Amino acid sequence: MLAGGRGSRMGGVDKGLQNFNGTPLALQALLRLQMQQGGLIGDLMVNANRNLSAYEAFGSPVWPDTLSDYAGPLAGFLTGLERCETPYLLTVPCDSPLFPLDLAQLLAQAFDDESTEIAMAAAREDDGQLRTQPVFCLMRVQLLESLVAFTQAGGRKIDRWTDQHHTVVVPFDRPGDDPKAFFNTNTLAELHALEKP
Ligand SMILES: Nc1nc2c(ncn2[C@@H]2O[C@H](COP(=O)(O)OP(=O)(O)OP(=O)(O)O)[C@@H](O)[C@H]2O)c(=O)[nH]1
Ligand SMILES: [Mg+2]
Repeated sequence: MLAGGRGSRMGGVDKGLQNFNGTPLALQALLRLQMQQGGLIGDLMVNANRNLSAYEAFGSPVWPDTLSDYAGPLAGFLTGLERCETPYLLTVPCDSPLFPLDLAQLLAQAFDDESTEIAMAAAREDDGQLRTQPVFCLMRVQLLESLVAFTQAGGRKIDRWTDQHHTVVVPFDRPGDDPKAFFNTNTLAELHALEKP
């Protein structure tokens, strides 16, 4: 669970520690991972760069970025792959508190094809366009070496890296899907607007 950002659009606060319906965003994301259908989630971990003891209180291991200076979400992928003890790593951001409860299950189906290396979610946005949601990825841990090389060469964009691998885009665009499932709260106004009335 990625909570390592600057939160600059939220005024520089530690976004994962901001409350959403009374629960810190990061804890909300961890609970949602535990609630995933199919029991597919093994170990949880938190990637954060500030207030580490506050994150530790949520009960999962906390790892700061190994890359310095807030290198972006891909630094979180790298940290996750370095620490991952299971064959697959699922990444979710801390700021999309309503992500689907069948996220892991649907992404995992993409690996029925043995050549799949990464499964990336896609969802329809407010403007009606189906767009990839690059921070929601399920990937093989063998990709660590590739990501080390990519980031050491200065690569920072998730799509640039995933394009180097067999990436399957998985649409969450079925009838009945919550249109707000992948909404990410970048400002306090967006966070409060997404809360229950
Ligand atoms: N590990 C790590 N995660 C990051 C970094 N930057 C962003 N993220 C995470 O990537 C996800 C999406 O990032 P943004 O929505 O841009 O979050 P942010 O960088 O905290 O916010 P802004 O500064 O307003 O862009 C969030 O889960 C962030 O915590 C980083 O430098 N390191
Ligand atoms: Mg965001």
